[in-house]
Amino acid sequence: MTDPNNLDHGGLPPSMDISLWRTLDAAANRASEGLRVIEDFVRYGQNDSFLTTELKSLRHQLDSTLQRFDRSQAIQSRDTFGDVGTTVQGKLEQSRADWSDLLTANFKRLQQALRSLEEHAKLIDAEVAASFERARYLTYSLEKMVMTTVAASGAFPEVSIYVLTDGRADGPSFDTFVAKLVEAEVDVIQLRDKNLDDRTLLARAEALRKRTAGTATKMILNDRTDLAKVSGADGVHVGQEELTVSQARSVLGVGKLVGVSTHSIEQARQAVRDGADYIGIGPTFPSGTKTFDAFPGVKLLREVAKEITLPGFAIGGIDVSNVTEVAEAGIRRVAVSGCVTKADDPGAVVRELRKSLTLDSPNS
Ligand SMILES: Cc1ncc(COP(=O)(O)OP(=O)(O)O)c(N)n1
Ligand SMILES: Cc1nc(C(=O)O)sc1CCOP(=O)(O)O
Ligand SMILES: [Mg+2]
Repeated sequence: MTDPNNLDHGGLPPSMDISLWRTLDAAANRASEGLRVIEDFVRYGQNDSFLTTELKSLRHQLDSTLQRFDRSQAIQSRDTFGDVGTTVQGKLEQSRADWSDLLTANFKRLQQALRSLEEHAKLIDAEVAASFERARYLTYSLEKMVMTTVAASGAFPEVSIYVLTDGRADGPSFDTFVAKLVEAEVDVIQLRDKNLDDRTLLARAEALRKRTAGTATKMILNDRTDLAKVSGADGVHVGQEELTVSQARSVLGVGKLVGVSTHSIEQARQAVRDGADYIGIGPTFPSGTKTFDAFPGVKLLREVAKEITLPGFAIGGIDVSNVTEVAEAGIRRVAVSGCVTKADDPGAVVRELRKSLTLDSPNS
């Protein structure tokens, strides 16, 4: 399609030329406008530089495909006043119930426009049509990333305390301990026990479900998507070598949370692409709960804080003595184990952590 005046239109009558250009022009405008609305929301509304970059790269791909049309030909064919569609407008187009409605409407606009570009381009150039098709598929992934990120940001408070606990010495002491955490309004409790047999672990999970049901505290199971499903947990946490986000989600069903451990900025970006609901970021400091060879530390926290708005929980050796360093790196959600599970007064530690994360930090 290098010479727009000499196109093979598949034997279209000449009168079709102008209508084809009008269609392509209108669809190209619709696609670009829909994409801009989404990009503006993510950029200015969410301050999410990673998603902004992903959307920008789709815009560039779209622009380079559109450049293969002669825009002057398209503009010449434009007849806004003669467009019968400009006066046919549904009432619903003038109002949006919320951000989700706004984003959905603009993703749909973008996808429909790309489909129209693709189908009409097939009359002219199969390669260009295929490029529009690729762009449309990209929008499906972007829609998932954007919608999940924005919804997840609302699912976890801006300052959040997430506690990982094992099954404790026995059922009653586990129950007493988690009751204290719920009373202290911990945001998330993760059951993480690598030693209990399945039935005992399930019994602890069921006890945790009872304690957290009807409260603001979410219940997550570590590693065990199967037991998360059976116990009715709010979600599961998976590591880099475990089930993928989509595999865990296909077991748990929709409406459940899937969190992923990340140890580098690329893993954090991938978790967003995969549609995770939150990420663990660490290890931040040496931990008494788990041993590590390498520590991405506060440097990784800073990197994530700078570009990703999907909720991220700093993890690894965090306690009241160093939590301010986490806040200073721009992260106000922490996942802790030892400093709470070994404390005489777990509620007091939770309150201290929350206080430090709530105070204004100089670099955030
Ligand atoms: C919130 C949170 N972040 C990270 C982890 C670690 O998960 P993983 O890397 O799979 O290691 P194990 O916990 O399974 O040893 C976590 N559990 N929770
Ligand atoms: C289980 C786990 N995963 C980590 C990671 O970085 O992925 S750090 C960690 C241990 C968290 O316990 P504590 O607060 O006692 O150090
Ligand atoms: Mg794991």
